Amino acid sequence: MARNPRIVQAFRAMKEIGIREDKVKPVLKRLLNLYEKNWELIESENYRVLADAIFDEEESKVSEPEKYKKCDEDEDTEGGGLVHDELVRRPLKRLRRLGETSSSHRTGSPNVAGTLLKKPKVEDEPSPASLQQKSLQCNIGKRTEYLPASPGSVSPQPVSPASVSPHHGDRTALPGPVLFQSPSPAHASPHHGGMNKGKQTVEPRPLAVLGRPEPNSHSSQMHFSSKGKELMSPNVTSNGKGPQRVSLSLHIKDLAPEPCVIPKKRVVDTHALIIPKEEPFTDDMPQDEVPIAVIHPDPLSGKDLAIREFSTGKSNWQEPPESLHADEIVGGGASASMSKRHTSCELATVSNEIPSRLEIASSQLGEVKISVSYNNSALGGQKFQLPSIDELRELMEQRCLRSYKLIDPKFDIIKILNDMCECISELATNSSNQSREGDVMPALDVLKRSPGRDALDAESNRENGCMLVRLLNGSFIVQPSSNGCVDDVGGKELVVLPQHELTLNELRWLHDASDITKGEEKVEISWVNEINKDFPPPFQYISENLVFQNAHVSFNLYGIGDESCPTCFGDCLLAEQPCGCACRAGRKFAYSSAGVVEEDFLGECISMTRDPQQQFLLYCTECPLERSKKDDFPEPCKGHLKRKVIKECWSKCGCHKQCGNRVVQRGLNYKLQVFLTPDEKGWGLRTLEKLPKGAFVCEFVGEILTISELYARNREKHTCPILLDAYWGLKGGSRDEEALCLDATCYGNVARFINHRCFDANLIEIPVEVETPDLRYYHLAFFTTREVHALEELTWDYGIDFDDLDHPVKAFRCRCGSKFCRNMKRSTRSKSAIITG
Ligand SMILES: C[S@@+](CC[C@H](N)C(=O)[O-])C[C@H]1O[C@@H](n2cnc3c(N)ncnc32)[C@H](O)[C@@H]1O
Repeated sequence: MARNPRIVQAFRAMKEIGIREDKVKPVLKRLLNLYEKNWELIESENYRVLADAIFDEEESKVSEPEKYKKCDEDEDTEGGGLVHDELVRRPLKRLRRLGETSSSHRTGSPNVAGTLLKKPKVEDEPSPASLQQKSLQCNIGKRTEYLPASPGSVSPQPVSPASVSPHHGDRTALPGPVLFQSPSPAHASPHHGGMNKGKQTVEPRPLAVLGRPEPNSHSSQMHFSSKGKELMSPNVTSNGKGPQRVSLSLHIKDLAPEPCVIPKKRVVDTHALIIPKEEPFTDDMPQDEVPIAVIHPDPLSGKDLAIREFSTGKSNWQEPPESLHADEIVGGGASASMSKRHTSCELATVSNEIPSRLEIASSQLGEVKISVSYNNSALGGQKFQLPSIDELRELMEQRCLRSYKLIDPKFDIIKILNDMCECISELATNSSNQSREGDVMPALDVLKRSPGRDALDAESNRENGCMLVRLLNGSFIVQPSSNGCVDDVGGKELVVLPQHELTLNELRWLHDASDITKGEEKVEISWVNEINKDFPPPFQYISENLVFQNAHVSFNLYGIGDESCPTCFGDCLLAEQPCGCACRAGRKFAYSSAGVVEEDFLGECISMTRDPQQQFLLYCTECPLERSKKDDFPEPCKGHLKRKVIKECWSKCGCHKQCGNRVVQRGLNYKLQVFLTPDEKGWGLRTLEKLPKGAFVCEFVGEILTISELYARNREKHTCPILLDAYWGLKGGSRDEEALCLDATCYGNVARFINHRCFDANLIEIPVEVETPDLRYYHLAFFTTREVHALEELTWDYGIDFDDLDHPVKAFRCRCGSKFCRNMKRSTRSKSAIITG
């Protein structure tokens, strides 16, 4: 199997600093585990975390005295071989320690863990020697250069004396991968060159400090390698005898040598310390260590230059300087008060021209903007300079990466904020008619706490459905509405659901929350979940049956016959003589003028279905159902219930569309709602209004397919099939292509949510012929068997024989709650093996 390129890259990076693959592997594995495969954390700062972790591992294997002994030996090593095992293996660790030593030495505050940088007092102006100590390193491709810290440079980190090598005395090294572009060699100062045939003395500092370069002034602060291509290390001994030690970044970054330009942006990137979930370097790295790049004010320029601090936990654009600890800034002086420290350090100097407001994001038309401003009075006299938008973006994204583990490469904090402006704009515009200022803010409040499903859950605890408003940015506002209808939404809480938090199915359901029919029906049907966070199962809503493949359904004009149809006129129900359609159904209309099924007709249907005495079963000589099961020994036909059929007028008739003999074809009329049942039956259908007895509720709609096609499908999916078997036994049996059924599993209408109830269900299914009187295909419509109250669940008797485990409906334990439940009593009632209509 091809190796993960990120692993390969990590190995390569470590190899470049002399760490063998076998050393890298276990540590990398551990880190990946620790960071939950968050590669960004490991890769940042040129694999600094990885390198440090390896050094830690190595170090833990070596006792302290041995370690120091080893270091001593290293110091004496002649030749400065680049690949010196222990030294090269531990650059960062060592660098940090050395920096700490120096810090301790300088500040006398060894226990202070802070690492932010401060500008030293003027009287602390370093001697040339100490300047050397604070020299900065510039890495240019394979060239290393050193910048002495400017007067505004850093005090290194303190460290416990125990961790300090006695031999490192006042020598410290650069820790992290500080990258500079090189100044031109012409600017290099011979004073600080330290070029001892490639072995240079580099003094310690804990973290990156960038001297703000002046075109001519910085040359005296730079150290160069004499050989442009030579790899230089901060830890090269001053006598030229010590080995070179390699800064991690040195090898990995490959910057083109260009005139000295300090890429501020780059520095921010490079130096932001990645604090992992569990800090693995606690032995020598304080938790609040915030090694960062600082651009120092140029003491010579006389300009007011603000310090820019970038830390993992703090940045002065976000928090007032009071939140910064002096020790973080200077690496010492822990006892001094913050303001005093700041004053004494003269770090943050802000010119009057520096803006106190930073615009961050804006809506497209600029009518809504997000900006940050600082409160000067709250700064206690401190001044600071707001960062650039790029700096802000980078730091925020790093922070998000650490805190929220957002690793989407397209993640863009500014885009999010821009989107927020768009949302405000949209909301404000939408609500302008109502001129209610408060309308926007609740939504924003919700935005803050908008984990989509929780928000939805909160909403779903309301009794009814919700209204969705799609925002420009692709998010949704879920607004609850009463009775599942899109009305009376004023004053209710808005919930913003970020689109990306939802699965496609959830997303689709959210679109459909107020109307799962997607406009396919005359009425809207909402769905609601008052129990948990589940969404309804995925399916495609269709309002009319569709032929799947082999089900031959012939919609012909022949059947009704010319002689009878002309009798249909206006509203057939009002005619003195029953029309030809009614004649086909027993010379009586099935519907009353009230639009419900006639009492007698309904009574007959109910008793034919429920009363075993009244049941009339037709048996096939060769049952297509049994045939489709493809058993070696097919069972004999179990019988098909003979049913009463309604014949509606239709397009070929001369009557009006509103004819009383056209009910089912006119579609849904009542307010229904899909809901999650509380009694573990899954989703169900209920009515939101009272229904009269005999009322048409809905048709069972699905794919029309042959029974053999149904069996050819994955049986596990058969939760919603229904046989159109009313005429199967008439001619001794149906051919395969004539034995039809409906499957609403993938394509269906609201009826797919109607649950089963044994015997006394409030719905009954009645075959309805509309366009095809060919006895193979008909509509199956549900009518109420009695008056049904608002919010009552709608049920029908699937006619399942729970003892027949061979039926195509996925077996379920009946929880209908009926006192006549067949599943409880293990009834031997003989009905069709699957749901029949
Ligand atoms: C046509 S679907 C009805 C809608 C289904 N409840 C859902 O969530 O999609 C049939 C399935 O609902 C469940 N079901 C229907 N009536 C039930 C009952 N009385 N007891 C338990 N489960 C039932 C069974 O899982 C059955 O396979």
